[in-house]
Amino acid sequence: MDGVEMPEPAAVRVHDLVKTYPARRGRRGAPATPAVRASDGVSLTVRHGEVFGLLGPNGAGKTTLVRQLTGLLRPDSGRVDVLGHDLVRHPRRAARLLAYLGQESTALDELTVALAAETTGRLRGLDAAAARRESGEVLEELGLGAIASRPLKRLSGGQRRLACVAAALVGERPLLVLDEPTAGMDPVARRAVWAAVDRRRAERGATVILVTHNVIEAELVLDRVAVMDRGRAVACGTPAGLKAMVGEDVRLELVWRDRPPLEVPEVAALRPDAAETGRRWTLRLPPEEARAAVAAVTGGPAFAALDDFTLAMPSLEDVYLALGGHTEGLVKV
Ligand SMILES: Nc1ncnc2c1ncn2[C@@H]1O[C@H](COP(=O)(O)OP(=O)(O)OP(=O)(O)O)[C@@H](O)[C@H]1O
Repeated sequence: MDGVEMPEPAAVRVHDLVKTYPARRGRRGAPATPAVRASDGVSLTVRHGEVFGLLGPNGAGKTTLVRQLTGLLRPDSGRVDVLGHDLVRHPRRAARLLAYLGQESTALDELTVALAAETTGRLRGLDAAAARRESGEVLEELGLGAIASRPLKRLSGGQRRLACVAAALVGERPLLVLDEPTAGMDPVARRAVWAAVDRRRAERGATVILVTHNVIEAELVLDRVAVMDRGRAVACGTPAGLKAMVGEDVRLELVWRDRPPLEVPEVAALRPDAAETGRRWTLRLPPEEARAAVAAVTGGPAFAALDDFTLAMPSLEDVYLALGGHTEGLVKV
């Protein structure tokens, strides 16, 4: 975002990255697809030893960005520096510098959990004994010991994802790039992943770039976050700093039993400010106004029509909305 030299050393610098997927002609009656500028001049800096998040809805360009960061996709223009290496010019250096967990990893499907982890370790240059030892440790750390001898293709989606996280962590790299690492996982597995990520940062000084849809998780694990929208980083900062940007407004959600009682003047007066999704109204209001609105809908004749209401402090989702984004694709709970 800044383009300005930062005083502390940066682990990753991306400058003015542009990537357009070309248009394709439709074949055999299939519709043509237009060109997509998936990275539209992205610039950002990730510091050493921080957990840095990329947040944004489907299609915002997060995966396209991390694939360029990891040397897998060549940008049309712009710069990518990882730990002092120019990865646009030398994409093959990425394998030594970083561990990348993509959205889908079917390459390891035929292997058992233990062998997938060991093989990754071997590919990263560990000798057989070290690969076995590290793999055993990581499987233990992530609670995968009991299913170590099962092939990935016979596991549930969440278990397979966890096994892929384990493989990514063997044969340690200074930068971890994880694209939706906890997708499909239960809460126990998610917690194990976040603890493992945090341990690598705290004990080994690793830098972590994390793609996520999950706003709540993002607030808990990230030091800083870039909000992506339509191929650009539209804001970047700490979760608290970004929330401060949206000011003091609080979010009021009203869920009506059936239809909103518009015959009640206080309810009718709220409608112009409400974003409506089915029976739910979402309003962003200064604290005083929100309090008055709650009093009006819970105290008077509107109450009978009300199913539920919540009053919440600003979240990263509010930041995202305030920046003009859309809500689709953002996980709220
Ligand atoms: N191989 C491709 N060819 C053409 N267009 C693509 C390709 N991959 C992605 N796109 C388009 O580029 C844009 C950015 O996609 P990208 O996968 O980077 O988004 P994302 O933020 O990672 O989304 P998600 O959260 O759904 O994973 C989208 O409009 C998408 O349709």
